[in-house]
Amino acid sequence: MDYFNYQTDGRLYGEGCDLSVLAEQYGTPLYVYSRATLERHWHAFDQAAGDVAHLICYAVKANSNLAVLGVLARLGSGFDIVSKGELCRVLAAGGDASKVVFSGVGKRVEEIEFALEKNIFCFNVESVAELVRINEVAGRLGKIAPISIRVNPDIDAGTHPYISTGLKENKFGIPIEQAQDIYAQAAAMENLAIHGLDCHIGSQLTEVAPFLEAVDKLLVLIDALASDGIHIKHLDVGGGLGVRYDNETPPEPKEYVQQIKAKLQGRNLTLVFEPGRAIAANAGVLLTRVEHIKPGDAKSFAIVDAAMNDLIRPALYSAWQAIIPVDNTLERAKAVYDVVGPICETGDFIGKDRELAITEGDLLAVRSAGAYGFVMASNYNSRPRSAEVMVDKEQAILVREREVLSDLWRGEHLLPQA
Ligand SMILES: Cc1ncc(COP(=O)(O)O)c(C=O)c1O
Ligand SMILES: N[C@@H](CCCC[NH3+])C(=O)O
Repeated sequence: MDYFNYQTDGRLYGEGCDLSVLAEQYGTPLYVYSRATLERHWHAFDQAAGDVAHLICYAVKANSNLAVLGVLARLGSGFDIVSKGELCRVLAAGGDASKVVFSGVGKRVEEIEFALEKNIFCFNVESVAELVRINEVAGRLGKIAPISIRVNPDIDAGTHPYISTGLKENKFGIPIEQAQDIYAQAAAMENLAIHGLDCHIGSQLTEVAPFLEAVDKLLVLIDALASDGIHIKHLDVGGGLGVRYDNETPPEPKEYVQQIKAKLQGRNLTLVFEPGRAIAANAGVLLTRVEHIKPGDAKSFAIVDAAMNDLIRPALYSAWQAIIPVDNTLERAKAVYDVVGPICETGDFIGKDRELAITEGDLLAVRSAGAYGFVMASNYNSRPRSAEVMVDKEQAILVREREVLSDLWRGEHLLPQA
């Protein structure tokens, strides 16, 4: 259950808020997030981890709106970040730096300095070059940097090739065969403290088995490191748990966490999770209005006011997301449409071959848009980015204003007159 449901008046609500009213009030396209859903998903991970030492580090990249981060920070969440920008957002939202893990293959010197100054929980290091850099920066600042090495366990997560990360051919992490040697190199660096071991094998995984396979490999490595005198205090299993967009049947967070937990019995290891999508995706919808209906022989199109610049997942990964009417009581003829945006790209679609009963002016909701939605939005075709609203029971709060046209050229300059 995700708190976006039709109520007895036949209209779609987000918690206690009528989405058609929000669309009138704030305009479309409009992202709407549900606080209760975010909280419920976060608690699902936290409660399943239970009394085992753990940290739920929400992956900020999935949805970095300050209100989203603030809701999770108030629950005591940690955060997985990949840039100084994300760390600044976490801090601005009241998050605790001591619960932050810093992932990513290309951390810049300035970003490492900032994270060290803020005393983050751990750097997830993805190469020897990065170890050397962090050691050097920490030495210069008179700090000891807590590190984990992200290993690439070479596991096929069975997910879309653009979002698999744990295979040898992916750019992420250190090949597991080299990890023992690289940990020894890290141990010899003066300004590093080895705290953990990290992996992240991909996104939108719909089975537990690949995660368990990865954990098995990591535990073998942890034992090998212990015999080298390197004691790992935490195991970070990354994110990647999938959600239901269509007819997928991913495990519930509870099952996923419990199965991983079971592997760690008898070990004194803190478990770190970095869920992004599983917390945010089904906590959001994108509202869009039908601009035109364009019937055709080969295809009919519903041209809506949201486009690939607002939600790029369908264009980028051929991702499928449900598209449903906001008012279910309207009597319309049914037809099959490609739901497309106004952008000048053939790839600009939100959904293909969807049976819908709609006409011009009707409001649609694209489901599961809370993760990798607004955060991946752009201004392509000089389209201002949409507003974001958070619903909290009967209350709706504007948590990001719609961009205005002058935002589009902010920071741009004409050449001086000749
Ligand atoms: C290092 C890392 N952690 C966590 C995540 C979050 O992944 P997901 O949204 O699939 O849970 C990602 C993105 O895939 C990632 O790259
Ligand atoms: N952006 C992707 C997921 C990438 C995960 C980030 N490491 C998506 O929409 O599915």
